Amino acid sequence: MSKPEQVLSCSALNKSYNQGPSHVEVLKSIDFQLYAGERVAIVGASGSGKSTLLNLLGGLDTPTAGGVVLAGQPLSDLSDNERGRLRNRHMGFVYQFHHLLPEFSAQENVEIPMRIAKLPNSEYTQRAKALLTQVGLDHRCDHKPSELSGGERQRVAIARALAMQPACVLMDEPTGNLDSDNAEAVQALMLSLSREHHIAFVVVTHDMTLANRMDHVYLLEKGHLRAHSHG
Ligand SMILES: Nc1ncnc2c1ncn2[C@@H]1O[C@H](COP(=O)(O)OP(=O)(O)OP(=O)(O)O)[C@@H](O)[C@H]1O
Repeated sequence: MSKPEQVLSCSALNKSYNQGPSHVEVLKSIDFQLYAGERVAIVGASGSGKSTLLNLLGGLDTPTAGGVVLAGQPLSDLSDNERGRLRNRHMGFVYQFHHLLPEFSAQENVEIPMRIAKLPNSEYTQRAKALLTQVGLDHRCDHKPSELSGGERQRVAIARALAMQPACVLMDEPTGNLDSDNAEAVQALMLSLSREHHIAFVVVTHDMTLANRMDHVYLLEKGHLRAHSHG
């Protein structure tokens, strides 16, 4: 059997902050590999560095030492523009609060990454519609975020994250702002889309129900990342 393709990795990743006389080492020499289609949860106490790690993996922040490789490219070798393009092509993001653009419709929000990538008009229009249909919102394409429910907004955010058919999607508490019924629906949707599109997920969460639905759970504690058993 051929080796699964590695989509995202980091090695000897360190992130430290100097605050006055104190030096805080949030992440200490973290090694991590994510393979195509693999779903991973990162859990840990508040302040353990989960969002810091996710931001480094997503190229939104720079490490103090060590490096991140996305789709075979070390992020540190790239200019800001090149890094932005690589991220738009290979990575989707979903946050606790959807971060949809308020003045645009659901359809337009899903189209944004594809417009940035300069896909042809006919292709991005059609693909955005198909994704909104997949997340059960074909009847809400023209609604602005303020005209959608919390669960619906999060489903639009997921559709937008999948628009470029990325190799991986990074999620920070994707269901943290939803009631339990909506959280359940969004989690089920995330898993079925990941299977269907063979997309890898890294999910940062406090929710062990969500974490346990992933293939692997890692615990971030005292700056170290280690495998954590399900359950
Ligand atoms: N810019 C900064 N300067 C100094 N310290 C920072 C900075 N950003 C984050 N930290 C510290 O890094 C640590 C990790 O923060 P981070 O937000 O990654 O934690 P987290 O595990 O995601 O927490 P939570 O679950 O509460 O969201 C915290 O102790 C925080 O105070």
